[in-house]
Amino acid sequence: MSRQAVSVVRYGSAELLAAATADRLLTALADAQAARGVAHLSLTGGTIGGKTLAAVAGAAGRDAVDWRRVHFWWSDERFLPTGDPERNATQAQDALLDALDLDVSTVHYPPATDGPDGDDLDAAAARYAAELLQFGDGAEVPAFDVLLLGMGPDGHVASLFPGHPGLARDESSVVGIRESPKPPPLRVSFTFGAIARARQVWLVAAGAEKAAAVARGVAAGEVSETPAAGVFGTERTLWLVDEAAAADL
Ligand SMILES: O=C(O)[C@H](O)[C@@H](O)[C@H](O)[C@H](O)COP(=O)(O)O
Repeated sequence: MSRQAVSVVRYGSAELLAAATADRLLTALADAQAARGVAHLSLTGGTIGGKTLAAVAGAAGRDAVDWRRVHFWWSDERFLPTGDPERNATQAQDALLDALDLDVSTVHYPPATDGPDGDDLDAAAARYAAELLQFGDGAEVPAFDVLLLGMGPDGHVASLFPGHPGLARDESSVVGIRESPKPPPLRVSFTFGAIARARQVWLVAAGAEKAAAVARGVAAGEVSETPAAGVFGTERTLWLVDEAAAADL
């Protein structure tokens, strides 16, 4: 994790933020495919993350990306049965993935409670880590071209919550989270180490309730208090925010 400079880009509303992030994402994925053939994209849950995916689905430039050569990952997932409407993967499918021509082998769904490990959260987290390792080109996880992160009002990203024991679990790329303060209580999450492999990390936040955490995150405050302050890409770290979320900057 390096304390490099971050950039902040502001938009007039949450809708503009989602539309602009969608366009930015299409460009980044097309550029990655031009440079390296395939692109690795890590998705996020959350409101603005979902709006961004819906904006991608409706974007004019959608076909600039060869979706069969995009590897989809999730930086966190709620540990629930496949297809549960609360799962981030289900929400991504409804907002975007169902509308795309995809190669299912490149959609790396996070573990679900009806998977091979059943409700064994730690085994499920280890299984996702093993899948990431397969695509890591010698590292634990791929160098994600874009890793999207929503942020909670408390400054959490993925399922890394302030003051939570999961924060310190950096021995693997994926950690099982128990007693999440945001429901549901069981989750799997990338660790800071996994996130730090991304070329570009984009933190996307909208709404006045996020303003204080945005300010602490941009100022690279204490990570145990504001986990968003501890995520950086190797090439770029961008905060994409609406005016309400930027109010305390
Ligand atoms: O599973 C989840 O809930 C998340 O992945 C979480 O990290 C989310 O992105 C933030 O809580 C922001 O969510 P909102 O945009 O809905 O506030």
